[in-house]
Amino acid sequence: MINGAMLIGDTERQAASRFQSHDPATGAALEPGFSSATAEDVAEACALAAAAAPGYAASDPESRAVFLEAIASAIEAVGDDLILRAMQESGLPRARLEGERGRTTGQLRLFASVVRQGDWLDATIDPAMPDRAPLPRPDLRRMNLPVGPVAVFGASNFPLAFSVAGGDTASALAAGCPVVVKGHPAHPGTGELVARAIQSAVTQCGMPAGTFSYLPGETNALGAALVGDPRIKAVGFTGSRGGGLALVRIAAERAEPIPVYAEMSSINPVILMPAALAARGTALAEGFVQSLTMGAGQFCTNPGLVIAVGGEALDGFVAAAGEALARSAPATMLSPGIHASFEQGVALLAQHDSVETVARGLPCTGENQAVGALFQTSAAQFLADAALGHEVFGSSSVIVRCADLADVVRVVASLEGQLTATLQLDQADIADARRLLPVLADRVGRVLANGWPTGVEVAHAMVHGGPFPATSDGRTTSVGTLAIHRFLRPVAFQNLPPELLPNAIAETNPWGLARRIDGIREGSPR
Ligand SMILES: NC(=O)C1=CN([C@@H]2O[C@H](COP(=O)(O)OP(=O)(O)OC[C@H]3O[C@@H](n4cnc5c(N)ncnc54)[C@H](OP(=O)(O)O)[C@@H]3O)[C@@H](O)[C@H]2O)C=CC1
Ligand SMILES: O=C(O)CCC(=O)C(=O)O
Repeated sequence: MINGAMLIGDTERQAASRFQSHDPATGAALEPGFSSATAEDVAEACALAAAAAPGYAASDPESRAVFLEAIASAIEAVGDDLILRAMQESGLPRARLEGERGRTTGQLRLFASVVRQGDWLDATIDPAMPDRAPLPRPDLRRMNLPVGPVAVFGASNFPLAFSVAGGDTASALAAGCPVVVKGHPAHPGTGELVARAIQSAVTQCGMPAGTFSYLPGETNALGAALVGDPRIKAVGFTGSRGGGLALVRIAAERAEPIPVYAEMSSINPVILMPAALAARGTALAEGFVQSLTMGAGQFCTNPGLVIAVGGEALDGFVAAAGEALARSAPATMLSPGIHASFEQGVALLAQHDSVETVARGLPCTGENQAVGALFQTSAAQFLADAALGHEVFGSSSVIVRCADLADVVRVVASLEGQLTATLQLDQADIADARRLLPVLADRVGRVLANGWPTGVEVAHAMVHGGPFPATSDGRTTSVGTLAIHRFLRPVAFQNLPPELLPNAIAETNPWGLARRIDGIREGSPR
């Protein structure tokens, strides 16, 4: 059921002020109207979250894992209504949204397994050395504790996997932090269905009521009030650079500054190495255009920059990519605002004196549609104007023609921080790639070979992060199990009586954790 309510703890409430979502394919307003949460609602949700924090933090790993699994099952139980509403509100096709739902529930279940396994606690014990000379060593025991209530901003481009029950929420709940979500205003109905699923899991699992709240709204003031609330201790965000930086500023100016984990903008360079380009330029062009146009290009991992040494092989790639793009169908974008900013970015490139338009996709047939755009320029021109390296969110990409490999290195080294860099390479390219690799790794969170950057695997070894402006904190990730560490902090306990020690670091090890004792991981060879 969708009725436009805010879900605050275990209650639901309607606000007087309302807003509506729209079908981006037709522009039609969708029923019902949604509550616009106010600063008072933020304060109430945050007070409940703060009240819930100690009890939720104290939940044992098994109960917390069962809770995460219950959320996944409750989302599945919403059934096709969830997919239909998300299709209406986002313009994304059924298959994509079904895949995204699987990613969302799989992510929750993966975090449940992480919580049970217990490595995230990083339980570490340095036993006392009472006889050590000249000074005895105290008994020291360290473990990770949740940071407290976390604010999560739903993303426009992933109504499920990066929204109400997305990676930020899953990792914060796994860490033991209550979550207050500010839903994305483009898909409030989808958000409400998922929020109701989480709320029902909270009740079913007997977690404290304030463990989760959902605040719909469409004003910057709502997000600002949430990040500014003194009870919020960290923030997860995926969206624009402007939005992310605004939240970083608000968080830094609080009486108690807090971390904001914002994933913002990236153009994801693809480097076509000479042997690969010569051997399989046409196949590369087709794979590239598929990745570029998937989901109307609305991925932060979209390949927005191609870098290669100029010559016949690159000419062949450009021609093949141009032909493939010219056959690509227009696709509905998520919202009129996102469409307008795509159009503006493409127009800037198309009108730029140093940029040539290689191809455009098939013309629009409806509202808010992206028509793919492919451009090329030289390395010298790219290096001369930083604007050519700005993200155009959607299916737009720039090919940079270099004089030689040294030029390729210069272009890569000039880039801002990125989520990904892709190397298309064959065996004969290995020596050159070895020189390029440290330059790439310095700029990005993930280097991949012979694939395409879109479609991030949710896994233990994944890094979906990178230096600024890809994110506001390049030391971590928003996808994969490492994301849980954003919402934890280490605490050391020195010489505590055994009766006071938390289970994770108690002498009896009741949770059976593999702990690090005197520097050696239990169970590992000495
Ligand atoms: N690289 C990436 O991963 C992505 C980039 N984008 C980029 O973002 C553009 C706009 O898309 P959108 O997804 O709406 O992203 P925004 O960054 O505009 O908005 C995301 C969320 O942040 C909130 N927000 C934005 N600015 C502020 C602010 N100054 N103070 C408080 N809250 C704020 C919004 O609230 P409200 O709208 O209610 O004010 C919304 O809930 C796209 O055109 C694209 O360029 C979008 C998605 C992903
Ligand atoms: O490519 C993906 O699967 C994830 C992309 C992403 O994180 C984003 O677009 O915000």
